[in-house]
Amino acid sequence: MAPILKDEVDIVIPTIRSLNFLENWRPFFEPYHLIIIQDGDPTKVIEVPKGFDYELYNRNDINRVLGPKANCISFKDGACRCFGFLVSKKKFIYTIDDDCFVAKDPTGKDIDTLTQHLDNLTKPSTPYFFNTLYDPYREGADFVRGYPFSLRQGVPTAVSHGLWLNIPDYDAPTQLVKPLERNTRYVDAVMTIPKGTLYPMCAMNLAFNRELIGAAMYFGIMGEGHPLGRYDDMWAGWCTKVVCDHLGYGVKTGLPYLWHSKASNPFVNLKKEYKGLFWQEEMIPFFQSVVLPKECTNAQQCYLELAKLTKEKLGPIDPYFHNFADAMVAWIEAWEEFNPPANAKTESA
Ligand SMILES: O=c1ccn([C@@H]2O[C@H](COP(=O)(O)OP(=O)(O)O[C@H]3OC[C@H](O)[C@H](O)[C@H]3O)[C@@H](O)[C@H]2O)c(=O)[nH]1
Ligand SMILES: [Mn+2]
Repeated sequence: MAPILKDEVDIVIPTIRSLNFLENWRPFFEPYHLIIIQDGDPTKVIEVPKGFDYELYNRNDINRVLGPKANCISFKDGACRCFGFLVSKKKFIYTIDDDCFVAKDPTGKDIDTLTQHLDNLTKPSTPYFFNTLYDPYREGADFVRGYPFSLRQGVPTAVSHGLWLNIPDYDAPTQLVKPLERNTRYVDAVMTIPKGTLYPMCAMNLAFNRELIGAAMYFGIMGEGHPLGRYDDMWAGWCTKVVCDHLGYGVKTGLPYLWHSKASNPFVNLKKEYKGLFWQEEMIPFFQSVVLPKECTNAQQCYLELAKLTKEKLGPIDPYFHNFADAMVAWIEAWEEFNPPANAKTESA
């Protein structure tokens, strides 16, 4: 099957290890453009398997491109991937981790995650009224009796959150107490996460509409030099869900699955994420209480409001959140530099 939306997608991969996993994805990814974010030592040479069309950025590149704003891009944490979201010019982003592989569906067929994500993103979501047959726009499903006809056109989908067979995305404590736990359950469903409900967004198999929500898909300041790590995608998931709810966009979770053969060490992970385990008991109520002003009509404006509220409401927890809020503003400044509004271009022409 021809690669769908080939010129409208960038695949963003953060790596501090190796890109050999791309061989496994070649049938699905080779036609698409890759944006590789090389974390860690920039002098290390990361081999990109032959035949892929890519651009690669290491820390020196990030510092060169962003100057002082480079501080808003994490170092020694998968959060660095959001630099790829910033420099992309495409409508859709698919981001995947380098320890993820092609999974098989129950019929034994290789799962083309990218095509399923694009299908999720190009069909509407239903955040205002739950459809008990799940995604009504999928082949073989529909709205059920009692579903209001006034809501059946749905809303634009901004995020498609895929899942994982084999190693689930567990936090370090769970991973430590359940080292042999494997996810073997393939649930054949895609569903919209209802408006007003948050969820733990994992970035290892994630796609989104960059034009709708890209400005809010910031992964924060994590890793080296910061008291928190591995909460990058969680933070971005809470922010983007609040923004999607405000702007009337949908977030879907479920298919596609990939095979996760986790490479990270639970003891190292615990050191990175432990503060998040108790801080999230305050972060979640914060996000649940956020009301964005009606004057915020796009993701950038919503995000700047979230930065203000982060400083005000989470700042008292730890000075880290003051720096975090400043980094959120720097991210939007960088975003607007790389993604000037269309009319700004004609003015300067
Ligand atoms: O310092 C780092 C560490 C990792 N990466 C890259 O990020 C990707 C995820 O890393 P890894 O697979 O080791 O972590 P997991 O525990 O399996 O991943 C979960 O938690 C961290 C992230 O939020 C991730 O999305 C979650 O699934 C991988 O590509 C590493 O090479 C890095 O760039 N720098
Ligand atoms: Mn992993």
